[in-house]
Amino acid sequence: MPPNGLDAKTLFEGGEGITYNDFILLPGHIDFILDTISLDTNLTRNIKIKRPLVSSPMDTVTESRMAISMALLGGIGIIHYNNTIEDQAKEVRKVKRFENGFITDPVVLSPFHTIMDVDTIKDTYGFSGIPITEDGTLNSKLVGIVTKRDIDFEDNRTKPLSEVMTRQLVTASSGISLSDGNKILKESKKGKLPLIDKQGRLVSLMSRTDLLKNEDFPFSSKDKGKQLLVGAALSTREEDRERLAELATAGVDVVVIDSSQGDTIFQIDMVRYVKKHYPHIDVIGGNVVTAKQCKSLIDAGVDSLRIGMGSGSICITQDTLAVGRAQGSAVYHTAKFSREYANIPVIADGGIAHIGHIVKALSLGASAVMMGGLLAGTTESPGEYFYEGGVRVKKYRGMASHEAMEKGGGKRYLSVEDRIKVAQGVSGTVVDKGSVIHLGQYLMQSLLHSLQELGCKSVHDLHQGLYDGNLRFEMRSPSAQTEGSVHDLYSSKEPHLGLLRRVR
Ligand SMILES: NC(=O)C1=CN([C@@H]2O[C@H](COP(=O)(O)OP(=O)(O)OC[C@H]3O[C@@H](n4cnc5c(N)ncnc54)[C@H](O)[C@@H]3O)[C@@H](O)[C@H]2O)C=CC1
Ligand SMILES: O=c1[nH]c(=O)c2[nH+]cn([C@@H]3O[C@H](COP(=O)(O)O)[C@@H](O)[C@H]3O)c2[nH]1
Ligand SMILES: [K+]
Repeated sequence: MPPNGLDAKTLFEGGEGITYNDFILLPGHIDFILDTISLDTNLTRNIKIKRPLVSSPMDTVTESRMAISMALLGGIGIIHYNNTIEDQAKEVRKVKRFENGFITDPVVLSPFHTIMDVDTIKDTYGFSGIPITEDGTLNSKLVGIVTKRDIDFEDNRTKPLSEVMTRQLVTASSGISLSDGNKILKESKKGKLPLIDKQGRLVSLMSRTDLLKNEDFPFSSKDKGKQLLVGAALSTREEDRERLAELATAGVDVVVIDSSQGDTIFQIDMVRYVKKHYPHIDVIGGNVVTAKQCKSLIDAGVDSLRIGMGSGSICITQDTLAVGRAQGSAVYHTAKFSREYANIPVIADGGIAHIGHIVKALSLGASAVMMGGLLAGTTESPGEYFYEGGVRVKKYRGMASHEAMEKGGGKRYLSVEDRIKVAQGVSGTVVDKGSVIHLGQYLMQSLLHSLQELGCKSVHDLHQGLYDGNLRFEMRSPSAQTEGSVHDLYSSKEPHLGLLRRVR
């Protein structure tokens, strides 16, 4: 038989930097159906997840809403640290407290608030069914509820809520199951169902409008106590030991030590510190792109590695500092070394610009992919939508962009001597992609199809093929890349324009 492409060793060990677009995977033999494919993978030495998806610790990508969605999908979100310790811990807590179908941090008012306060909430959040507690906070005694019907025809908007709220309430006890709660909501025909503890204090809320949205998430990532998994980022500064303590108290499952160049004495010290004082929390070190860097961090005790330097969509590190590595080569070399040296998984971070890049990252040995730009611009990413040239967009920016550094109080890049800030990232916009739940499901369905085309039944199989030479690769000439994309049409509709970074 003539040679069927190249094995990875031949392709990647020739000394040239190779990126995802430079190569293509050759198809395998299919003798199984899509449903039998498993996407189970190791995020870290100890944490297994069912979908290889991770969202970047960036302030325009991951706060609690994104992290909740990522965990529901079967991946995990890493809460960024461009905020106060309290804010970051609060975001972690929101994920750990999340219960599908229950609103665990509802907006609450007191009887002394006025109708105007409800109007403001309606304008900001879009809802007006608000539980009223004695002192206007959660975990205080529930005394009423205000809904649209109570206030619609009131001319005097300064009236206190005590005069308009409904006091006859249908409630349920806080330990109730989702299906029982849904049943009560349907039967009572009410818009909201407050859940209270034995003392009558408000614990959470169910909403009728969520009834249809209460999807089942069979792959969701959970801890032993059945709470969603969540990660958080840390810097290598000494003062972040305090941050770590708060994150641990909030229940964080894994921390990412967030640096562009992970092989530093600062990071090694931090890894050792986390492992010594919080052995139950897994540590993802990085970023690294060479085997030598991996060795330093594995020797220090990391449970997983984050791979990528300068490959991110907003990164200018390679241009600015002339250091980094083409992402395909980075993933291949680090994954191979880490597996042989200590069986440590690696996460391919940055440069996932298209759906196909996910399978390419995994095919080079990554156990999961981390994404910033692809997930930015979804409903669940932080920030508001706005219009740019008639297109609905959200802001997306590098964590080392001038803008992000300023927001973070200049804690990075600004040692006492550092009077000049050198940005390593830019600030820009990405198009509205709708809900990350739908986007994530689409990405994962497409990954299942990819694996089937390759004849692989699991991520494990894919890695097996990579290292035993059964997985076959081929370089693509520039014209092969053109041929592989849409070409020579008078016009075309992008099926998923929203997935693209640039509107072409
Ligand atoms: N993946 C990538 O390609 C890149 C990512 N980024 C992102 O930008 C953000 C900032 O990254 P970095 O600039 O690497 O931040 P960093 O805080 O790790 O490093 C900034 C500077 O502070 C120094 N430093 C760190 N810890 C120290 C300590 N304990 N004592 C004294 N000096 C210390 C470092 O050596 C470096 O000069 C991160 O979110 C990172 O993920 C930035 C550039 C590239
Ligand atoms: O050179 C950089 N300057 C920055 O300001 C910056 N901010 C984030 N990152 C890294 O980029 C990853 C996200 O990349 P994508 O948008 O391609 O998914 C992220 O996960 C990070 O690894 C940065 N890199
Ligand atoms: K880049």
